[in-house]
Amino acid sequence: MIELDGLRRTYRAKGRSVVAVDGVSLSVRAGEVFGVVGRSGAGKSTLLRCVNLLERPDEGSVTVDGVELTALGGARLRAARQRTGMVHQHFALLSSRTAAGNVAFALEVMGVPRAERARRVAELLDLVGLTDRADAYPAQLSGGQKQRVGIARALAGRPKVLLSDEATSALDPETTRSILGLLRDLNQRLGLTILLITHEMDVVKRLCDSVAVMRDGRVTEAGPVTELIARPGSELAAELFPLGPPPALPDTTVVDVTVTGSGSSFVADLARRFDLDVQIVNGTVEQLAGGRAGRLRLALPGDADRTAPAVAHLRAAGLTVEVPA
Ligand SMILES: Nc1ncnc2c1ncn2[C@@H]1O[C@H](COP(=O)(O)OP(=O)(O)OP(=O)(O)O)[C@@H](O)[C@H]1O
Repeated sequence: MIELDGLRRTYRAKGRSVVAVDGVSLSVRAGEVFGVVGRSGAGKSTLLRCVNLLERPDEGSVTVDGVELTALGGARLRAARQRTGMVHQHFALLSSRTAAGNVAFALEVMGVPRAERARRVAELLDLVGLTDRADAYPAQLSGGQKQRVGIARALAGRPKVLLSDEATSALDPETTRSILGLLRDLNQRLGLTILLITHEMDVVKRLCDSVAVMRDGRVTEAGPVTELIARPGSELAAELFPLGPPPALPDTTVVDVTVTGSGSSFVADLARRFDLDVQIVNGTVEQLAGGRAGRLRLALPGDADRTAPAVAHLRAAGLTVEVPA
């Protein structure tokens, strides 16, 4: 649905140049929720703005739903851009217009005839659960309600793709959950493809099917969440399921095991098969949007030589096992 190929965007300011996006290629499948994560300054916002060409990349191509946006200009680009909705961190609503007025404004800009506008506004507000607040002004709405208006407005052009720029980072945890629930619902009901940027791991856990991790303008790892965290050394695994520094335990081998997919009784199996008193030191396994996953830190009695057969057994069973440094 979204294909980014070799995107590069450099900013020049005061004689210095910063490569904000440095050769990024990504593929977002139709109907998935795809998250881009990374530290502040990694290039996430620049990348997102390149997807609807709010920012024109210096190099590379952007194709959305089979249309190469980077090959378009003028009216054709504006028309194509309407098919991609965008949700902003700080809502970006017109304070002088009501919730309904904000949504109507988007329709006006798109040239939707007046008679149809009222019907579409009602439909869109219903979609985001805000019918009863249609006549309220932004100052009279809570953060979550404002974001619902922002989402309704983003859906005005019946987009197949929604871009979300930190949509929940200005909201409290409970409101965040309700907005994430709404986005998941829209993704499923409308088949909407969502590309979002976030620094919140909770957003990845609750919403994302796939993720790309960015650092210094580049993508360091990308793929379906459960596949990605099962890769040895995955940065995403460490961010989603931090295990901290390993404990210094004498005559013990500490191993970190990544668990994905349906339940497995590998700890009990290990204890039985190798007659080991296995201890779970730390860890979590959770139901994520992309499937069940987690990491467990185990303490196995004995040095590396003694525990090698047990570790080999876990690896042979398809588990990712790492020995923390
Ligand atoms: N308009 C601009 N002019 C000059 N440099 C910019 C501009 N916008 C971004 N940058 C620089 O590009 C790099 C990437 O910024 P970007 O905002 O894309 O990162 P980010 O990952 O979204 O960060 P954050 O999470 O803090 O928003 C940073 O070094 C930033 O300072």
